[in-house]
Amino acid sequence: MKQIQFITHANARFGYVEGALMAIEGGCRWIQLRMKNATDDEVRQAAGKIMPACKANDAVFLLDDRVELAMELKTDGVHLGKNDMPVDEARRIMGEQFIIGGTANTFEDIERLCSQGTDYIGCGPFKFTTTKEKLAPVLGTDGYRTIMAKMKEKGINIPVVAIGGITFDDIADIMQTGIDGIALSGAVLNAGNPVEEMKKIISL
Ligand SMILES: Cc1ncc(COP(=O)(O)OP(=O)(O)O)c(N)n1
Ligand SMILES: Cc1ncsc1CCOP(=O)(O)O
Ligand SMILES: [Mg+2]
Repeated sequence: MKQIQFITHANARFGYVEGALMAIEGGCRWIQLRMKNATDDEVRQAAGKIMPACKANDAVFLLDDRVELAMELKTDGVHLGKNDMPVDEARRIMGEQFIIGGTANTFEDIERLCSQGTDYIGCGPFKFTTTKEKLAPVLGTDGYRTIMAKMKEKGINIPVVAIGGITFDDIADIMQTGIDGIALSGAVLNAGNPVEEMKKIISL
């Protein structure tokens, strides 16, 4: 089954909490709270509004970057990139009960993250996006096809979600590469009706 992870972002129309609540209303059951320049207190406040909605709807709730805060808030897990706490260190601190996702831009990243005990990989960027600064080179569908083939060759079996500039129209082609799921933000938040857009994406 296709997994859709919604990544929070604030734009001129919607705040982080509103976006997450709309994603849940649209049927998304995997939410990542990503508030890059926020204080821990601002994250606590947003999480305090999003987590009950996740619980009420059986949605998984992850926090971006902040391991200690994720433990304090009792989120379901964290997502960690190359500039964050290494996944093996986070695993030692958090234990097995937390979900730990890791960012990969290459097959070599995936090999490393697997050996460190990550639960899933966010792999990208698929294409250019303004949601994140300092992007790695874009992968496109060819990049994912190559990475998935190498994983098969090396017997690496871990869920991989594509991320970065993904819109509704890209999803079918990306799923054809063998990718397990999609993480997105702007496609939903910039849609005329974000709830309906998420419903459309979920029902693909
Ligand atoms: C699902 C998913 N994949 C990748 C990322 C990017 O994480 P990172 O490289 O740490 O960059 P920031 O999101 O922290 O700017 C992600 N957050 N989620
Ligand atoms: C967090 C992150 N990591 C790589 S691209 C990206 C942003 C995803 O958001 P969007 O779907 O709006 O490009
Ligand atoms: Mg990060």
